[in-house]
Amino acid sequence: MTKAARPPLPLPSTTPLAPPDGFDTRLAEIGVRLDAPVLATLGDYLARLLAMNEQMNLTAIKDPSDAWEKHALDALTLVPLLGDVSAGSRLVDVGSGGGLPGIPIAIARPDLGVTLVEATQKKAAFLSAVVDALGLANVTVRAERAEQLGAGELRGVFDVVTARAVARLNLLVPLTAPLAKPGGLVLLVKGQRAEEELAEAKRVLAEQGTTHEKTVATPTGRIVVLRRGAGEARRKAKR
Ligand SMILES: C[S@@+](CC[C@H](N)C(=O)[O-])C[C@H]1O[C@@H](n2cnc3c(N)ncnc32)[C@H](O)[C@@H]1O
Repeated sequence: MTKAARPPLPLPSTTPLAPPDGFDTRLAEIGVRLDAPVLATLGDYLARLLAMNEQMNLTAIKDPSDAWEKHALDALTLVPLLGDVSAGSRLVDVGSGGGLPGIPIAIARPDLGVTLVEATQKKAAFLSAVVDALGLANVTVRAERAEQLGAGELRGVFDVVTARAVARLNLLVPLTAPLAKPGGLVLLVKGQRAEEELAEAKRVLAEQGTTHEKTVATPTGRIVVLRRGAGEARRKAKR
């Protein structure tokens, strides 16, 4: 069934989750400050994610306090890396699943245009429904495979590409890097094995015209920071 033919997905009714005690401190530790209405929208999103998770497989996390730490906080560890990304820039989250890390980023940075790419139609239908319910005017959902978008209309258009828990780096870089503009950032949320995966992906990084700028340790994992080089611009000009 195509996206257009799929009927709107009804969301279960929910009460927004309140942040656990000390969440402000956890945010301050990663250099993020969110006002109460923004935190309320984040709690609304988490409640809807956990409620829908009872009907479809969106996340292994079921406990609300874990959802704040392992989903909201983990996603928001990307926000300090977007300090130089100006209003109006475009960010794409590849393999967004239930909306992570893309939706918390879109809530924290409403000045960015955020595209969520998710290949599984049912999950993409949830994403469209939750984006509507939360009134996130800056978010677009694409129910397609990232490699198709990266080989077509969305090649090289994004200032920032994010992904979490989609694949090992040697498979993930070819899915994400083609979507980035020359000079664009590719931020990949990884765990303790980031360095091992980077070593394995060395050749792929070069083939994709990306350089590894740094790996940032966060309270919830590691973020591999890649930058798409100007070499891609030269390759594009030759085509
Ligand atoms: C393990 S889930 C992670 C979801 C989310 N990023 C998170 O951290 O909770 C991986 C998701 O990536 C999606 N996915 C895998 N390969 C993809 C591709 N080539 N294009 C778009 N989505 C893809 C899957 O459908 C799945 O929803």
